[in-house]
Amino acid sequence: MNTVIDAHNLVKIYDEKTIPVYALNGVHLHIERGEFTAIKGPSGSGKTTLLNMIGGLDEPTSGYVEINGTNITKMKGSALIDFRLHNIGFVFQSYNLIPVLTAKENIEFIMLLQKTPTKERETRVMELLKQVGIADKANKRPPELSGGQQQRVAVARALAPKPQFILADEPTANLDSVSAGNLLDMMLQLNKEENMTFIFSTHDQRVIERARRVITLEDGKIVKDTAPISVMHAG
Ligand SMILES: Nc1ncnc2c1ncn2[C@@H]1O[C@H](COP(=O)(O)OP(=O)(O)OP(=O)(O)O)[C@@H](O)[C@H]1O
Repeated sequence: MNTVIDAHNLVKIYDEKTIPVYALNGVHLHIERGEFTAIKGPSGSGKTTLLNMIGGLDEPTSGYVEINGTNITKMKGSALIDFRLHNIGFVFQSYNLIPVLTAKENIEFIMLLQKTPTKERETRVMELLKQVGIADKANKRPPELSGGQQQRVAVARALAPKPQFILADEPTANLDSVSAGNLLDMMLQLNKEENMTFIFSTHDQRVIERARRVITLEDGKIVKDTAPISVMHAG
């Protein structure tokens, strides 16, 4: 067993002083290395809030999150930013690429922040461009790329610092079905070949069908959690 994420009794209340909204209401979550897990649930069920807590983008009202044994919930300022930079890869619905930079430069960006030596950076960027299947688009800027290609750049950027896991908030929401299917195949391949851990929030049935574990949220609670295939087959 190799635990990557351990979230303990997460509660998130918005607007606590006026009309409180319980976005998360006692969530326990345990993610092992190599999982390919989808978090689904109706709109407003707390999916984005949960990803934000796991990713250290927001603080829970109570409860805590451990990443690889490190409690990130009380981390502040530059320590938290630095931890995120090295340990967590983010992929968003709207790609969030820097439009004036090329695909290669977008992928390099975090490594520049991390002060990765030039030669190592160059090698890693080319390897990543190949892994996500867009080596021929290295010098194109986001407006010159399709949605699927932009999301591949976003996945490569997220993978660049060799994070502990990738968090993807509705990664296929803006893609047509062919591009979404291809993107998922690519991520599944990374999961199998590199044992990269992926956690998605999604409404997309195509993502849910390919996931090996599906967690269902309703009103800020986990109401269903299918076991990973490896666990179901064990014994
Ligand atoms: N910043 C905020 N301030 C106040 N309430 C919020 C805030 N963010 C989320 N909420 C509320 O918390 C609840 C959970 O929202 P969340 O965005 O996590 O749901 P979701 O499952 O991701 O929804 P969707 O599928 O529509 O993206 C909702 O009732 C939402 O209105």
